[in-house]
Amino acid sequence: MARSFEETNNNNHFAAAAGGGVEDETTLVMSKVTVVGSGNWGSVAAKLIASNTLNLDSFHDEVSMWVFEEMLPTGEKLSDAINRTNENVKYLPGIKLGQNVVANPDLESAVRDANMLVFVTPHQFMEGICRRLVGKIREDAEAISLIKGMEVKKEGPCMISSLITEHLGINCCVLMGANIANEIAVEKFSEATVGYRKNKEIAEEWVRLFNTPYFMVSAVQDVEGVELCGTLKNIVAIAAGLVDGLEMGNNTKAAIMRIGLREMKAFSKLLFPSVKDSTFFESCGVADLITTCLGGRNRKCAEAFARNGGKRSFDELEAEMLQGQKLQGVSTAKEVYEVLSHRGWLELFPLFSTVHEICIGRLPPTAIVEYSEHTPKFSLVGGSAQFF
Ligand SMILES: NC(=O)C1=CN([C@@H]2O[C@H](COP(=O)(O)OP(=O)(O)OC[C@H]3O[C@@H](n4cnc5c(N)ncnc54)[C@H](O)[C@@H]3O)[C@@H](O)[C@H]2O)C=CC1
Ligand SMILES: O=C(CO)COP(=O)(O)O
Repeated sequence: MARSFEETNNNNHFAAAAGGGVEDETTLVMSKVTVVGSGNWGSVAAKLIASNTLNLDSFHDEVSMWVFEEMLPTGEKLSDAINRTNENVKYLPGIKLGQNVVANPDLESAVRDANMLVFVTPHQFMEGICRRLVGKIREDAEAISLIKGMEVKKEGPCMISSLITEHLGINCCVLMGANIANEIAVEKFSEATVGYRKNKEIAEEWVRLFNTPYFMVSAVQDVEGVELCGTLKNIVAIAAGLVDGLEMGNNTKAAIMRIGLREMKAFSKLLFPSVKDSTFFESCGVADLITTCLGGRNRKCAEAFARNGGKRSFDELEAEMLQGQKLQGVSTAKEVYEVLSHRGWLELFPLFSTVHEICIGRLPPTAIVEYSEHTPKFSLVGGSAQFF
């Protein structure tokens, strides 16, 4: 039976600090975790974490999960349905989250007591969420972002971990990897990568929180590299889906993945020269690229887009095929395109730029395989750009 936050809080350092209680050698510094987000991956992340907080003494058992409230067709609120059934009936039906996961539709109260904040929403909502959280979180809070995506501001690109740090003034690690949520939900083995900036101990704490026998997590000191891998592979997954929809076969798809990986690496290093080559060989790099191009939502919708000859928009296909879940690749392609055109790099990244132009209808889906034949960009794809 899960201990409640109030019960466990009585013998930890927070209680001692607040009430002047006596701390002895056996008093544990216990961390309280809140998951901000409750979509497909958010719900699986809460399940993973909740299985560990029950077993690890340094964490409170209870895990809060902030839910963007919505009304179900039955007339019940999503958060009530999650707490009644212990399942996210909309975004992860059929999977028990663990009795110690508590859904909370009130963002402020969900984060109030937490010193470990796990952010996992579609990236387009994060700026608004950060604004709402200013002044509402604990000063000693640490964050981790599981969000694959970026923002582009007037000043240039901004990774989601930086957005969190800038708005909330807290350190933010990232966790990315070959992590199709539905597979992890049924406890099939996978790996993930934590990226951290300076503090290895914090990274190890995040590894402890997420690691399970079926979810093997390792840490690397390369927050930008890890986050850019997770973000950029979604553009390549759109390209892979287009190739599937055009029935081009496996060799073409492999070529698209190879070219995509080169562009991921080149773009990451141009933005952040500190990005390490070795990061691309972690789960967050080549492994995530492969799994998303084989089985992800971006791939699936892009396949349908190409089969329809580009006549049905990605928005329409997303709404119809994903039922509330969100695609990240189409908006990431747009955001990356803005960076490329602003910096005069469009010609250096033919795959990234072609994906965006197909998504907005400027080019037909077939351009994903034609561009290399009909434009001089091919030589760059082939490897003439010196930084590739
Ligand atoms: N699903 C997956 O297999 C994986 C997803 N990710 C990443 O995790 C992040 C979150 O994705 P998922 O958990 O899969 O979400 P999702 O795409 O399944 O669900 C969409 C979520 O957005 C919420 N939402 C809708 N409107 C909102 C608003 N205005 N404000 C705030 N929230 C709103 C919905 O309530 C729902 O929780 C994304 O960056 C994704 O790329 C990473 C690894 C695997
Ligand atoms: O990031 C993912 C797997 O690691 C999921 O990718 P999709 O959003 O394309 O499903």
